[in-house]
Amino acid sequence: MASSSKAPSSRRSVFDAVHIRSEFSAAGISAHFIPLIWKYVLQNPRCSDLDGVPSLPAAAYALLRQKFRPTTSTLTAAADSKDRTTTKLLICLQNGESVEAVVMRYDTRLGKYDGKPRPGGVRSTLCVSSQVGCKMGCRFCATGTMGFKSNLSSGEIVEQLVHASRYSQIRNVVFMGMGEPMNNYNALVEAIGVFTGSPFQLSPKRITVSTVGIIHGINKFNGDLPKVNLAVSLHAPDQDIRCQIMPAARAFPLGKLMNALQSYQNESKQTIFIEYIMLDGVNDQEEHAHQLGKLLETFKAVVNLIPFNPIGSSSNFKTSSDQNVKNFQKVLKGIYRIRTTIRQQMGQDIAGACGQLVVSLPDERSAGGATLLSDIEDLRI
Ligand SMILES: C[S@@+](CC[C@H](N)C(=O)[O-])C[C@H]1O[C@@H](n2cnc3c(N)ncnc32)[C@H](O)[C@@H]1O
Ligand code: SF4
Repeated sequence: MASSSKAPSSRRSVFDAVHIRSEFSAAGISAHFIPLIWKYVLQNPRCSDLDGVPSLPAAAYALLRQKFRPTTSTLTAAADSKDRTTTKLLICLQNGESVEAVVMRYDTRLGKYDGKPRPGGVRSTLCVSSQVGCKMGCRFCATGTMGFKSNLSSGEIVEQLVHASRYSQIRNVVFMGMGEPMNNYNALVEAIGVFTGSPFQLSPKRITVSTVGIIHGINKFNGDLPKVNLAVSLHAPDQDIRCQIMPAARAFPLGKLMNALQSYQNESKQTIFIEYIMLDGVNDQEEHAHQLGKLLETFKAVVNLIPFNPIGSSSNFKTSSDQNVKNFQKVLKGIYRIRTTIRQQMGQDIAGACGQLVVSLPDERSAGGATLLSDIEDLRI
């Protein structure tokens, strides 16, 4: 879905935490009122003003009216996968660009969610975007084909959770949508600060930031975001293959990346999540599994093998056969004793799976196709 640029309004999102705190401070209003405002918007995500927030000082209402909006982005459309495990949200930003966020529902007892309503609701994971497009240009990624358009503000990142909360109770947040979060570092840190405070109260252990391997970001990560999970899109066990499929590997060479990860782990003691996309004939042979096993020998790591999700005619990649994926996993687990999981494919039919996000929704209005928002108000789970 194409988007046109338009001039942003001067009023900012109330979820731009640094901005609202500094405005409140300058006006002599206590910052402890801010979470009350956020709670109100979370409970009234379609409110158009903040006059209904209870029990604020009069000066706060005046300031909010003048300088802030409840949300600066708008949820414009959503698409449910046929199995109803996945909902892709299309969100229009204040500058006229659009991003996508994806809600994935799991049943903690059954594993993959079976699509049926549950008393008390189903806990979900929200995959958020941090940028419109991405400048890292990974060859297998649909977002990479768009190029970089703009950074999201911290408020726009948080607003994805506000919009998604209309459809599901969000328990986990992963920064695996559009964009490279470490290339929008300040907004990332600020947004996670909001997620982990009142009223969202997400545990940092339930937040995962996925990076292509931006070394200066990894070096700061533990200091700024302790306990938040770090996932690294490694995708190849040597520098040559990495450069072929990920141009960013030239700027962030594998040796230096592994050193940065080692320092991060020594300091944080956190497990590192290694993402490895399985590309037929490119990085999926037994020898690659051995190379990867050796590379990770000194780490406490979990490897997540990711079946390649097709991104249209712009790529010649094919996903590895099930047999190759299983063999790869067998080597890592059996010989190198590395915990290795295979990522469940969710939302492929709505192009809502990893790497398929390019701001588009399927055309059909049938089950599994795009649905205008007015049609899906009853789909809340
Ligand atoms: C879209 S990226 C966003 C986060 C960050 N920029 C990164 O690369 O880790 C999230 C994950 O999706 C993976 N991915 C990208 N394109 C994919 C595709 N076509 N199929 C499966 N996974 C893909 C990325 O490699 C990464 O592990
Ligand atoms: S995989 Fe991540 S870093 Fe690479 S182009 Fe896609 S969003 Fe950007």
